[in-house]
Amino acid sequence: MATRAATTSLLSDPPSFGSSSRRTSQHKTGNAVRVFMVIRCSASLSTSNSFTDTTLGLKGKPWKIADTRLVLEDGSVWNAKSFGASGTQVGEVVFNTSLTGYQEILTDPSYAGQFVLMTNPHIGNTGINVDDEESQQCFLSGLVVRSLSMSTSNWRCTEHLSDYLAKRNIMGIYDVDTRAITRRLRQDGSLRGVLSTDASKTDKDLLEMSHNWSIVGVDLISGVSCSAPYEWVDKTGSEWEFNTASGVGKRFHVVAYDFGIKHNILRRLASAGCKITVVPSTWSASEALKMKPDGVLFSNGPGDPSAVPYAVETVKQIIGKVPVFGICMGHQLLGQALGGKTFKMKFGHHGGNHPVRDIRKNRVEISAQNHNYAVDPDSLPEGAQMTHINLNDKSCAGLAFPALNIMSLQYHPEASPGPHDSDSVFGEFIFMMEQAKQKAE
Ligand SMILES: NC(=O)CC[C@H](N)C(=O)O
Repeated sequence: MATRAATTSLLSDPPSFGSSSRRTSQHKTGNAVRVFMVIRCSASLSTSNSFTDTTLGLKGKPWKIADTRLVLEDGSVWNAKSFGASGTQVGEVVFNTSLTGYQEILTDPSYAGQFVLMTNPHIGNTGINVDDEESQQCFLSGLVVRSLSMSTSNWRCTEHLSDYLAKRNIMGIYDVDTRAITRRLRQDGSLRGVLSTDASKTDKDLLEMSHNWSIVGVDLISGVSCSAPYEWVDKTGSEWEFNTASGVGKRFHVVAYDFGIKHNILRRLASAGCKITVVPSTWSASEALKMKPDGVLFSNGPGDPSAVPYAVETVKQIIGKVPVFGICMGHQLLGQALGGKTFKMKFGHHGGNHPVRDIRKNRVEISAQNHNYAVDPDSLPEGAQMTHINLNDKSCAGLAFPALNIMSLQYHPEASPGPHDSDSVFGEFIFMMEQAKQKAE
């Protein structure tokens, strides 16, 4: 049975960051003036992009009342306020601990099928800009935030987050206790949920929708991959370049499988001197090898890695022929192609603060991560090595099979958003391609 949000467990949670006065004020007429002043004040502090849009429903009233429900599969109902698109959407709720970079997160295709809940309580203050897109589209199911900034203030900002999501038909909610939801996800694991602005649907309808939907065993890659091969040339812009991945002066041809590839992987490879051909997820191994690549990259991508056996088959046919590098989904597909198994984690890793140890160098990197599945290192055959370990839960964060020129990471060396500690791995891939080329000559 669906229950209202104010359950015993929620009441026993500590209060969210800075939320109590504002939350109380939604219910007390006496405090309404105070809310009005906070909103006005934040808009007037904006240097450039005062938020005057009406998509938040502020038109004609100084505040907005809850008009959306997030119903989780455990029966809890979270009242919230909508921004971006309206409607009804089902997905899996995951929490992301990144402090910055919501635009890169929104455009990371690996989030297809998921609601991203940002644990950082204040989102939207830098707006949206033209540079920080990680793909052409937003594929995620929706965005959940504690406090949505009414104004934007950033020199690159061209649009408010709310308008951006509305144009892309992505639902967002705010003024919901993201901390309490995160604690629930940490305790019970990832949960399916339904977000709805449709008042005609009962809580029970929405709960049923969540129960009838599944992300496990579904091929989400085919919905996000490109439809035809293309060349990628853009490098990291000179003002952002930090130059740790610079190449060895030679130009290597990399065929990059697009399972939902993030643009920054391509930018980092281009900055390291590679010529890059991006191919769709269904591109055959023989066609890829005909392109005479010096190396093949298997990209990140959404969903369950065991739901895409055709991609594992392609990986199997390529390994051992040219050096390969797998990132996140690519790493999981490589694990399976080598005969290993992947499994679903309790709530995964999503954020820019995950400590990982490079076992070979005995060096700790703070990494950007976004995954719900992992490779079971014990299932891997002889010859495979675990090269990186996640220091939070000791899960496998990287693999190598030196005899076959294979390297892979479970996390995101391209960051975007996140720290740059792992960027040198692109240089390692270049080095591997160079060694293989020298051997062949
Ligand atoms: N970023 C990714 O490639 C995600 C991989 C996979 N979809 C997972 O959730 O584990």
